[in-house]
Amino acid sequence: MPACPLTGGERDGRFGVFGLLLGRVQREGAGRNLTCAPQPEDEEDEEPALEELEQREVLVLGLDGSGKSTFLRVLSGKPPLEGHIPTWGFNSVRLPTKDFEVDLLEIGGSQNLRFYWKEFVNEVDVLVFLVDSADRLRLPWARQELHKLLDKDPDLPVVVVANKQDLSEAMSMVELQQELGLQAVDSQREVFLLAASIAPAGPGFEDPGTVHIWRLLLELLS
Ligand SMILES: Nc1nc2c(ncn2[C@@H]2O[C@H](COP(=O)(O)OP(=O)(O)OP(=O)(O)O)[C@@H](O)[C@H]2O)c(=O)[nH]1
Ligand SMILES: [Mg+2]
Repeated sequence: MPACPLTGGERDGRFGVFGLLLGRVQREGAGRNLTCAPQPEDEEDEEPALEELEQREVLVLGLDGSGKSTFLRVLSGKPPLEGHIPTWGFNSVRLPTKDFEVDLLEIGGSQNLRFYWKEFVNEVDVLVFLVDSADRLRLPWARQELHKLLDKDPDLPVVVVANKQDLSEAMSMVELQQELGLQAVDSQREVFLLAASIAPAGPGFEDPGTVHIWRLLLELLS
């Protein structure tokens, strides 16, 4: 039996180091990297290698409870979990498209993990930043963290997701745009604000907001 080349969080050096740092890794989802395929030398008749698809990296950040893990779950066709189970490290899924594979990496949003966010922001193609639209009290924290990331990489396209729009106390998009300070962002920069209700719609692409986010990501990554 060959040794599995990939353990959680060690898909490449970068994430592997991060996995070691945090000590605990959560991997969710789909994708062939979760399986331990036989190594070529084990095969008697070696088959020609399939053409590898290019990878695109998407970093998924936001305060704890904003819906990052739920987002990754629904995109990979899984139902949202009941209640909030914090991500104590990171969590990723790989989603194939016809032109490339999209790696979405969530880093947990609790306070002690936010320190690590900036270490990854220069390494990815797009940042998705989720906000709990009903969490009025913590919106200033979300704003502060978002702007730290914007400052860290002035060219990175950013998709801000105003999640939990299904809740009656959810702030409007106009209010969120203002409170998150998005109007003040450099006009040359690609920053999008999209509404979503990721969990109530369930797995797959049932929520029009989730469909919209995914389409935009594909466009930005192409
Ligand atoms: N009402 C509502 N609840 C949602 C929505 N999206 C996610 N939730 C709920 O919010 C809670 C937290 O979601 P998670 O996806 O675990 O949050 P997270 O951002 O991964 O949190 P950390 O891993 O702690 O950083 C869960 O109970 C979800 O079911 C939504 O659109 N509407
Ligand atoms: Mg999580």
